[in-house]
Amino acid sequence: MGWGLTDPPQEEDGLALQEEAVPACKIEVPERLSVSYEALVRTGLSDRCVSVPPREASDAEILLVHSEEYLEGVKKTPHMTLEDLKEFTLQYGDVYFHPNIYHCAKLAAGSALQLVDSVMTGKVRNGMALVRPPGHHSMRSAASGFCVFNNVAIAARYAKQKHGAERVLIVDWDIHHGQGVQYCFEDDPSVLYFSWHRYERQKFWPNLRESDYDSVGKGSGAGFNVNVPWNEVGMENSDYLSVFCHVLLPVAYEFCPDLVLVCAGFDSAIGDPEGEMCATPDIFAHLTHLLMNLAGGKLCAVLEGGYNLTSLAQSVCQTVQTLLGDPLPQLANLRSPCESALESLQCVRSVQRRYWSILKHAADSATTDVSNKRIKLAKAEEEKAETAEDERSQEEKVWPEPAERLRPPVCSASVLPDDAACPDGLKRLVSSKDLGPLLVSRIRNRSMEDAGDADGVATFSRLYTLIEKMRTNEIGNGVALVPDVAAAVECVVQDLGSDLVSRVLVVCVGKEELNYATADGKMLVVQISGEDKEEQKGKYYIPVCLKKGCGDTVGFIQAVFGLLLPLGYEYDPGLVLLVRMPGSGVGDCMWQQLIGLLKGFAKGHTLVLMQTNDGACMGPTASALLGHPAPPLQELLTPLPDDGGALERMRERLQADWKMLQTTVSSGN
Ligand SMILES: CC(O)(O)CCCCCNCCCN
Ligand SMILES: [Zn+2]
Repeated sequence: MGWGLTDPPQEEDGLALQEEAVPACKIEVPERLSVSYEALVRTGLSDRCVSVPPREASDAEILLVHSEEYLEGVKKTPHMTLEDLKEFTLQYGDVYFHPNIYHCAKLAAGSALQLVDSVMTGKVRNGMALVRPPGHHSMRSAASGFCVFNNVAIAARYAKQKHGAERVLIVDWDIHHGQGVQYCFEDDPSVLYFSWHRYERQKFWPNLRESDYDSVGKGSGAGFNVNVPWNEVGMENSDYLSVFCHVLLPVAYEFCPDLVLVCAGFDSAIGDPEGEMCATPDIFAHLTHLLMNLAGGKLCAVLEGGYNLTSLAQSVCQTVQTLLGDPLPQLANLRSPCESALESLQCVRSVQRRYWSILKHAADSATTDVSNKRIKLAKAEEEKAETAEDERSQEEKVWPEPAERLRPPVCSASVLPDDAACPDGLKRLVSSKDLGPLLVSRIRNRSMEDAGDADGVATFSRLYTLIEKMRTNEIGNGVALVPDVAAAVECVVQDLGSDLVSRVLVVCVGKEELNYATADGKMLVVQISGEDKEEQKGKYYIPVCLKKGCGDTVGFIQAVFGLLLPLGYEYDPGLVLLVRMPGSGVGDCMWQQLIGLLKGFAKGHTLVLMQTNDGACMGPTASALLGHPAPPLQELLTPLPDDGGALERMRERLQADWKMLQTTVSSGN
């Protein structure tokens, strides 16, 4: 984790700054870095990081993005008189030049490059650069919005030129549109730029028409620019997660980047005076996590904005803690995405679907009358908002301190037949909690023939112990090899799981009759297989059929992001049971990606059940459970048209019950 603390201006700089002479920025202040870094120190997170030394970017590196004349101009600022400095500053928008900012801006850009070097050479897996001034607004020949050099744009070009990265994904979760990044790569198909931003139908800074969702890139870059405008303030965790699941992640997986750069601005968090959003700091734990299985885990987060010192420090800690692999916080009571977010979601998906096969079946854009009605509504809102505005600015936002995220003493455990080898890193569970006669008799009564004998019961008692130890967070996750996986599932969810956890998310890969009642909501079963199950067994049993079978990577990814993850976030389980049916046909890479992504639920408490004769994939399973990044999926092939359509139709049918599945404005209102 690289950080470039830049010193505040001192008297001895030879230029006593009379406050009244030079306007100073009130929100982009040095304390942003010091409170963030102090929080990392206080929480012990900085000790767990490798510290990457900052450095100044060279001229050549700055010229990867900026013009000579711009760089020459900025170079002169340290020696300018106050008058010249003011004049130089006034030619740009919302930026403050200080004699020391050229030095700071070179440190910010150079630190980002140091982080890219460390990640691309494998010295570290991922990291975060705590830098200022920020970068994503600065353009080839202009400073803008507190930004002088475009740190992340330079980092992307540098990663390609020096480290041979072919495709770079830039995710900009700052609440402002990084127009500088968009302009830099809008005709470049090797850099995919995704940005959400407060827009309010162009009423919010930088008030650009090209920040809207229909700016998709130009020429060969068409489709490689994805803008998600927020037309209202107050967006929450569910709005952010919906956009990740239904827009960014499917596209990012199809793009298959070699490196992920994050314009990590935290003014999109609650409490920020610029963003005025309501997403809580722990959302960044999940946004980071959802990106960490891309590019083999190579992720560089570079600080952009974030002006509420409390939510900034908390959000930085949430991000770094996820980069370190700690369990994720449970995101409780997610609501439905709001109407405005759904309208943006629908518009983005409808323009992007012609460029991304994974979005091919996205619904059409909001029909004109719907969007016209919404604009009328928005105008009405505006009148109301004027008054609300001053009320809102008075009310101080409050939010709970993010919950502790404790790393369990044992990361991963295994329950194996005695003759099976235990993969490195996994702790074999041998001690088995005495199940007591009642449970033993219930297990013996299972339809399974071999549960009756000793080792059948022994296996289940170890399973019980494993679930118990996950519940108490002594163990993070685990894998069990059992003789009959279908019976084991039944036993776990009926006998063992039910009294240990309140809600169990059962993810079943492969065909098998899973016949148990799921009506009461204590269990949500999502089964992904090649079997076409026409009947729908109610809200809590969701069979997803992939016509080409589970080996169809695109179909599988669509099912994971379009259905499984949104459902999982809404259901908020206490335990995830991932079942690999024999002969499922799912590929090892996809399997590892699935395990990695499912860690977002239940504080990472995932129990994998596999059939003893399926032990071949024990290696990839163990690797994913231990937190090693999943290898990138091969280039995603274009899906057979019917799969996507079927999934979209299923989503539409289910969204009445499951709000997080929505991607369109409800035509009703
Ligand atoms: C890195 C960053 O995106 O957070 C910078 C935001 C700059 C905001 C400028 N506000 C201008 C208000 C004009 N009336
Ligand atoms: Zn910002």
